Amino acid sequence: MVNSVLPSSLISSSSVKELVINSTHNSTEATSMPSVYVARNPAMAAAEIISHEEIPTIDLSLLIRRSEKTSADERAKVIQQIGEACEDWGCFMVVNHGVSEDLQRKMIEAYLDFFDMKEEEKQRYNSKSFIDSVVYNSSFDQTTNEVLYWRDTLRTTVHPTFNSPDLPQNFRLISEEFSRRTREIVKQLLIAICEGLGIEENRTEECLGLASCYQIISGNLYPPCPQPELALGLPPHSDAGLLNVLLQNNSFPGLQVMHNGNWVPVQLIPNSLFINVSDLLEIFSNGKYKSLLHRATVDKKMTRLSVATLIGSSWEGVVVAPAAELVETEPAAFRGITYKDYIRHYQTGKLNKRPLAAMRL
Ligand SMILES: O=C(O)CCC(=O)C(=O)O
Ligand SMILES: [Fe+2]
Repeated sequence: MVNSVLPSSLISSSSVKELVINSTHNSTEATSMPSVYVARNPAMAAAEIISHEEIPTIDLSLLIRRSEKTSADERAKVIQQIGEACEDWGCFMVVNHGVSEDLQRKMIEAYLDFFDMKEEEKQRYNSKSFIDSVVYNSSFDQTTNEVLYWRDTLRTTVHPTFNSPDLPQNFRLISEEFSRRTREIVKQLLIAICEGLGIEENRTEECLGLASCYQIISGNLYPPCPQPELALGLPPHSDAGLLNVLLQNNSFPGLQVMHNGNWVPVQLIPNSLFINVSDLLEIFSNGKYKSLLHRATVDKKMTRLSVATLIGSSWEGVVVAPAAELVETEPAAFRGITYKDYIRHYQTGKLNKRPLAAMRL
C-alpha cells in the first residue's frame, strides 16, 4: 500500500464524502488530508484531558406519558433530575422518551440514503444560507473557510412549515414523523424545565411561543478521516435554540461535551437520545442553565451519522428574555432577542467566539 496525501485539487470537492470517494478511486489509501481540514494543533490536542465521566441519564416515561396515575411526587422527582442536569452539565441523556426504535432506525437510514445519492442530486440543495428551508452543504461555516470541518450535512426546516428534499422517496414521511415526535418531547421537557424554575405552563407558552416553535433537523455525516487526531467534524460550539435533541448511529462516541474544563465523550446508550441546553434557554433561565459547549470528533475507519433536532422559540412572535419570575430577585443577565434576530447574529459571528456573549448585559 502506497501512502499518499489527498491531492489539493480535491479540496474543491463539494463534500467530504466525495473527497473520500475520489481519494479511494486513486487506489492508494490516503494517510493524510488537505491541510485546510487541520482544525487542531497536535500539541494542544495532546494536552487535552478526555474525561470519561457519565452524563446523567433520565427516564422520561413519567413525564411523557403524563397520566392521573403519575403522582405529583414522581413528576417532581423527574423535574428535579432535569433541573440538576441542566445546571451541572447543560445536557443529559433520555430513555423511554417515546420515539420508537423503529423510527430511530428509519430516520438514520433515510439520511444515509440521502448522503448515498449522486453528488449532483444532493447539490440541488446546496446553499450557504442558514435560513433556506432545505440546505445541503459541507463543513460548518463555509463563509470564513479558514478551516474546513470533516462533516457533510442536510438541514431542513420542519416547523412551523414542514420542508423536505424530494428524494430519497420515504425521507419526507419519516422526517415528518420524527420531527413531530421530537418536538413533543422538547415541549414536555421545556414545560418541566420551566416548572422547575417556578414558571407556570401557560407562561412558558406565552414567553417562548412553543405552538409555533422554529424547528430544524440536521443530518450530520462524518465519513472516515485519514487524520482524525488533527481534524474535527464540528468545532467547539453551542447551539442557537432552546434545546437540541440528538440521535446518533452509535458507531463510535464522536460527540464530546465540555464539563468542568474537560472534554467528556458522550456514552453510547442504545435507544437513548441526547439533549442539550442551547443559547436561548441560557438567556431565558437568566444564565442558570448554561448552553452546552460541544464538538464532534471523527474516526479513521468508522462513519458516524447524527441527527440533530434544534428547537427554538417562535421565529419572530416572541422576544426571548430572562423570565420575569427569575429577575424579580436578581438582575437580568441578558438582553432579549427574537429567534430570527439571534440566528442572524449567530450566523454572522465567528463560530468559535461564542455568539451568546454579545447578548450579555
Ligand atoms: O454530531 C454531533 O454529535 C453534534 C452535532 C451538532 O452539534 C450540531 O448539529 O449542532
Ligand atoms: Fe451542536
